[in-house]
Amino acid sequence: MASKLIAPSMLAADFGNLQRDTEMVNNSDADWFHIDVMDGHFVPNISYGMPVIAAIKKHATKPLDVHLMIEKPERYIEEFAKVGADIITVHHESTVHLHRTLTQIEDAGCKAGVVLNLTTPVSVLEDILPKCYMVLLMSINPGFGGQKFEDITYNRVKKLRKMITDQGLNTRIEIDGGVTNKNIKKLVEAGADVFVAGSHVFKSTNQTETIKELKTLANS
Ligand SMILES: O=C(CO)[C@H](O)[C@H](O)COP(=O)(O)O
Repeated sequence: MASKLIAPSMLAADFGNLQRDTEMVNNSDADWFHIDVMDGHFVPNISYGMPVIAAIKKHATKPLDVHLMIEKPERYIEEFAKVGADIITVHHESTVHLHRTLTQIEDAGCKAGVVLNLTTPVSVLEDILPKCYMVLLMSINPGFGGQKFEDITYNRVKKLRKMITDQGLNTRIEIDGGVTNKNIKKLVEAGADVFVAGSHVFKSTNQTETIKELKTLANS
């Protein structure tokens, strides 16, 4: 299988030192920037939007993985692509015509993925899987960083990996919420291959070393 990727969540970065934290990720073993967009409707929190993403993009040397936690994301796909998104993921629960929204993301020049909330059955993805570059499984209730990882995620990853394999695909599975050096290996064993880590990275004393440890654990 392809190498396992680490995507530090910029939600946990120091917004007063965004360029510094962006350069830390550039100079680390991380693979992508994970960018959480929250609208205060789909999730009970507001994070940031296009101007902040553009500011990160100005300094980033790695792809931007933009996770839209917003209602009706189809209203803004082209704008997120314009400010530098490379991958855009939308929640199954937030858009009525999912196939159309993924096509819109592809047409905007980005890789398209679907996100499932913590207890949305993975079976809802059966028919859309061939169109997904990636599926993001939430391992917390979305909206806030620093929450505890929910153990039901392991079984969800296994079920989804089986669906992907049964369809002859190699879709990536990304995990978001409470990822640490304690659970990353078990998630890899279950079949996940992209790991978002916010608090675990940015609250650590040596962020570069923390990313390196996650990358090594995921790929060992
Ligand atoms: O999508 C998110 C919140 O909805 C964040 O990406 C997620 O919480 C990561 O943060 P942490 O690693 O601190 O749990």
